[in-house]
Amino acid sequence: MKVGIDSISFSIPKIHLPIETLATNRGIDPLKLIKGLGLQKMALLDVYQDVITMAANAAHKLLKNNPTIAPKEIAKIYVGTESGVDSSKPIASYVIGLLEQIYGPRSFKNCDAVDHTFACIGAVDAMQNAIDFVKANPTKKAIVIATDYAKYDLNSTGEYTQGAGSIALLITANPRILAFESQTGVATESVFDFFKPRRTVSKQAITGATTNEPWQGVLETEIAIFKDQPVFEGQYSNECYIKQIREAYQDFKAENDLKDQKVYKNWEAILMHLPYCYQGRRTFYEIVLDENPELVNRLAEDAKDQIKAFSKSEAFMQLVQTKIAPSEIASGQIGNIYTGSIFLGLLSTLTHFATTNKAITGKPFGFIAYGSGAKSKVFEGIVQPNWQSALPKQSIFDALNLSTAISFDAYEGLHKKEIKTAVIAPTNEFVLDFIEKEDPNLVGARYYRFVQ
Ligand SMILES: CC(C)(COP(=O)([O-])OP(=O)([O-])OC[C@H]1O[C@@H](n2cnc3c(N)ncnc32)[C@H](O)[C@@H]1OP(=O)([O-])[O-])[C@@H](O)C(=O)NCCC(=O)NCCSC(=O)C[C@@](C)(O)CC(=O)[O-]
Repeated sequence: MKVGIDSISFSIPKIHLPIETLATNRGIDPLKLIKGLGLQKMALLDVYQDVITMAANAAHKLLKNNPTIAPKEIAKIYVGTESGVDSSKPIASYVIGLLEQIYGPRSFKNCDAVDHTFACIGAVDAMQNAIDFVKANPTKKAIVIATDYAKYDLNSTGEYTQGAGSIALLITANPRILAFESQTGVATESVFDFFKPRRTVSKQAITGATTNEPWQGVLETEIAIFKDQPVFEGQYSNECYIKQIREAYQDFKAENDLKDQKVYKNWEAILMHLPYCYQGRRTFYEIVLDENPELVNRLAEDAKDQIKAFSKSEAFMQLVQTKIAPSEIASGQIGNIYTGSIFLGLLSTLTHFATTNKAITGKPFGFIAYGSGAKSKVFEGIVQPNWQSALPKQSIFDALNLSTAISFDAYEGLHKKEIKTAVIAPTNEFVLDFIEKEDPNLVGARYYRFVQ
């Protein structure tokens, strides 16, 4: 029996900062970001949006696009995220609460709900668990939601890769879009390339301490600020990414008895985790070279130069244009959305192929997922005959064309949480209403409502 993605939807912010505006204000050559990393825009959350509103909006759109499915048919809502707002209450439970505002009280009362966290790969884990569940219970359905806000420190090397968005997938038997049949290749290693330790920033200095008697100091008040931004090392994170994807790719071949085949050659499209638009094309040549060792002598003194030359070669660029570039179209206009990035690449590819009338039914798509910390998974999905009928009613490209550019000052104001009024008024969507606060810095329950 085939199990996989039956339907897909998305929720993305309505405002963005043009990458050129960021580059100019930061003194970076815009061509480095545009031509070097493929960046065009950074999608940004408005004041009433967060990872929960995006998740609920994506799930609501998924259900609206599938009006014959009743809430009670959804046995599981699994969320993949690394932007949790609480160490105990999962985003999945918030999503159920929000959906019940539309579909009626307790309409999801028998639905199992949980979050999956492993940096950017959490939604792939969520999807694979949902697939295993549906394989064992073919009459049941699951919704998987990837939702994240990729926020980095101002002036950091991550700043220009920021983005936000949510992707929702309906997982069923006999899916319309993709069926997953092969074994998954995995590579895992504990590293600190990118992580989000709980950090409290004390704004109040210790008082009463002197150089001679530092022990006399009293910490008057500690103001706890949990930062959304990660601790990371950019170039090291790239090394970890490359190491794990190469190992997971080899494991995929071993798990599926494909040791003698260059499997990427069969893949019609390659969907990689894209922390920024060109990460796929800036790393996949390593796998091509592993498969074709005659192209470069990795032990030679000038191995680095040989590898660089291959990465810019016409042969490799042709592969990029046919198999990787379709997944980059949406990424360049949104930025990193962490757990959703690989599925945004899938949506971008399918939308591009639908627009260009490409015959892809029955063809395999290769998935190369990565989550910092670190883990990579490589697996394959086969395109199903009715894939076009299951795409969102409003295409991702049309939604992106409607996005509004904001000024650099507005961007910094939103980043520092200094702006309190909506940049674009909400319509037909869930919004964050208010957060209970015991004092200005300690947050409590979060309240949401649907705005017509
Ligand atoms: C990704 C990095 C490290 C990039 O770091 P960087 O220092 O901004 O850029 P770079 O030096 O690596 O590359 C710049 C490129 O621009 C080119 N360039 C230069 N000037 C020009 C010009 N004038 N005209 C045209 N091209 C130009 C230059 O030649 C080069 O291209 P290449 O030749 O190497 O292909 C940085 O943005 C960063 O720190 N990002 C945050 C971390 C990150 O995204 N890491 C990626 C791997 S880890 C991951 O994917 C997991 C993650 C982050 O999503 C989190 C999770 O799992 O939860």
